[in-house]
Order: sequence, then structure tokens, then C-alpha cells
Amino acid sequence: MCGILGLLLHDPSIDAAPEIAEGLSLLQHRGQDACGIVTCGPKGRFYQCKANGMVRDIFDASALSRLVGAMGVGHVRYPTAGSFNNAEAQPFYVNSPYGIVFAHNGNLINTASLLQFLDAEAHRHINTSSDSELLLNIFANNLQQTGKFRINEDDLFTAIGLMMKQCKGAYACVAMLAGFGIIAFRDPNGIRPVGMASRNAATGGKDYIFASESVVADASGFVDWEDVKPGEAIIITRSSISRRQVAPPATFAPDIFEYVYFARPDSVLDGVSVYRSRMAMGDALADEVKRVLEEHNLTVDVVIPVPDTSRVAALNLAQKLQLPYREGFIKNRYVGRTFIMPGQQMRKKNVRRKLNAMALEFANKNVLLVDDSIVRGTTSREIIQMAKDVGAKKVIVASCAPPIR
Ligand SMILES: O=P(O)(O)OC[C@H]1O[C@H](OP(=O)(O)OP(=O)(O)O)[C@H](O)[C@@H]1O
Ligand SMILES: NC(=O)CC[C@H](N)C(=O)O
Ligand SMILES: [Mg+2]
Repeated sequence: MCGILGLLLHDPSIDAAPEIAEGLSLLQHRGQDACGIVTCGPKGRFYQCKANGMVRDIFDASALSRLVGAMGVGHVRYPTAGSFNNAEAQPFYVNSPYGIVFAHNGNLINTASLLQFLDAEAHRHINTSSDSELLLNIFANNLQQTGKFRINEDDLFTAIGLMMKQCKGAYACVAMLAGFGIIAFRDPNGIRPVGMASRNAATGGKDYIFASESVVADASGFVDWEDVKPGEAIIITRSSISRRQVAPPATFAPDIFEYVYFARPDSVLDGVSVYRSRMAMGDALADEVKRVLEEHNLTVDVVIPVPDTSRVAALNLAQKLQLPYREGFIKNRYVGRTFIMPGQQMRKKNVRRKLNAMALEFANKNVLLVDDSIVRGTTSREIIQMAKDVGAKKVIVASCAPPIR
């Protein structure tokens, strides 16, 4: 899932870009394919840099020095719609009306009808196959309908509320209006996360941040983290904060996979610690493992996690079952997350590059491998073979995420 970020610094003489890049690197686990930053400088002019690649590769000192302005929006992308083309790297920009920059985390499900509407009725040109570009253009079209030379918060809330009626699916977004401010909103079901925090600026006044996960706020000294509510929009300008419930309450349906895998363990999403939720998953899995082992008359000598994400749950499981816990797979820290890599070949190759089995911890043992999830089965297939190759007597795999029926 992508990572989104918005920053507005109180002191207009400080550039926001270095801190946005820092924040994006803390969200890198949410998207490794592309990243981008757009800032807004004097006279409402936007400065943009986006490309395929990791944050540390795209945002070197020279790229950052060209991003002028005390407010901006950033994005790290894990493509879930459209293509891997760098034209679909975010944030997206439209010049009309007012100049809007937009970063989206989520997936729309009614893209065909939105595209038809934008083409046939709104006459807006869509240049990529990204659903995020559709969302932005629906928002822009709604704002255009005001016909005003200058808009205010009320107009923005109305446009976002209408957009929430038109667009179906998951969307947590951060937007920026040229010379105006930054905006965050979240779909009425709260499927994807986004929150807000503030800190006292050195020159008085406050700096504000929007981010997918609270870890970004923690790391840069922001406090009072709060989640944007499902169906809520928040607008922050240089002089005010306004917030409004723009869509009627719907069933709260946050994506469980954020807790299982996507989010960093040190983040707190919608008041629930990701770390603690993974501990609880380990506890629950321990009960199930105990039941299955008894049912099949099996014994386990050692619990081995599949790094990285499953380690928290695996440790709790081992403690609860009073079994030894060993880090039998060592992870190459320079290889990223395989599940969000593009293409099956690349994912398969990288599981082997990423994990190495220590024979000493596997040989002649009944091993219980614990993973947070089995999605395509790429990881489990490889690691079972790796465990066998180094002499495991029996390999049992347990996954925290139950089967989807
Ligand atoms: O069944 P699959 O399609 O292989 O997907 C599931 C696996 O992918 C993820 O790991 P990943 O390597 O992406 O990241 P991690 O290091 O955070 O565990 C997840 O933690 C599982 O291990
Ligand atoms: N992971 C995401 O949130 C992706 C956002 C958007 N659907 C894209 O593919 O760019
Ligand atoms: Mg994993």
C-alpha cells in the first residue's frame, strides 16, 4: 500500500522538502516502486520531483535543493492499479482549477464509470491508467463547478463530500492547493489509514503533518497524533485548521492487512498498536497450532519466524507454547519487501536473495515456521524448500492470517 504525507511549516522561509523526504523514508515499507514530492513555494508555484525508485535514490541533496517552499506533499508507491510506468508515480498535478496536487493510497472499484464521466461529461483528459488520476480529476471537476475566482474551505468540503458519493473504494488522500494549504481526507469506510499531528515551530505558531502512519510523526517531533476519521476532511492553511464530516457514517472497515503486514509495528492505526496486534495474532495462532499439533499427534522442536514481519507474532507464539524461538532465517537487510515487488520472477528470486537458512538451527529438527500471511505462496514455497535443504526433519508452516473463504 502506498504511503502519503503532507507537511505545512509555519516559518515560510524553511523548505519542507528535506523533512518530507525523511518522512517518506519512514514510509518506504508501504511502497518501494516510485516516490515523489511536490512543494509549493512563493507565489503559489509548485516544484516537483517524482520517479521510479526508492526515496534515498531519488531524493539526493541536489533534487531536494530544487524543491522550494514551506509546504508540500509526498508519496511512496506500490502500484495496485494501472502500470509500473513512472508516469504514474505520485503526487499527481492538475493546473485547473487553482492548481491541485494529489497523493492517494487505496484502490477505486468504479473506475470504468468514473472514466466515462470524466471523458463524456466533464471533458477532462486522463493521461494514465492510474485510478488516482481519476480521483484527482473528479475532485478537480467538483471544485470547478463552483465557478469562483477564489475558493474557501466550504467549497472544498462540498467538493470532497460530492467526490465521496461519486468514487467507490479505498482512498486515504493528501492534497495541496496552490498558495492555499494542505488537505487530508479518508473514505467513508476508513479502509486506508491517514492521521495528523502538530508541533510548536521554533518561530512560534505550529507546524502540521499528515501521514499514513504515526511513526512519521514520532520521528520528527510531532505530537497529538490523531486519525482522520472515516468520511472526514481536514484543511490546514497558514492561519487555520478546519475539519468536517463530509460523508455520512458508514461501516468502519479498516484493512486488516495493515495490521497483519503493511504497517510498521511501531505505528498506531486508529488507536490500535500494530505491534500489540501482532502479539495478539501470535497468541491466537498459538491456540490454533496447539490444537492442530495435538490433532495430528505432532511435536515441534523449534519455532522459526520468516523475517521480517512475522517475528513479533512468532515470538509470542513460542512463549505461549513454551517452545524455543530461533532466528533460523537471516534476512539481508538490503533487500526490500518481496510481496510488494513487481512480477513473480522478481519476487521469487528475491525471497532467496533475502533469506538464508542457518543449518545449525534446522538440522534434524521438527521446525514450525511462522509467517504473518500466505498470499501468493511465493515465500512459503521457497522457505519450506530452504528448510528441507538444510536438513529439517519435518517442516510445519503456520500463518497468522486465516484463510479467506
Ligand atoms: O505468500 P506471499 O505472496 O509470498 O506473501 C506473503 C509474504 O510476503 C510478505 O513478506 P515480505 O517479504 O514482503 O516482507 P517482510 O520482510 O516485511 O516480511 C509477508 O510478510 C509474507 O512473508
Ligand atoms: N498502493 C496504493 O495505494 C496505490 C495507489 C494507486 N492505486 C496506484 O496504483 O498508484
Ligand atoms: Mg514476510
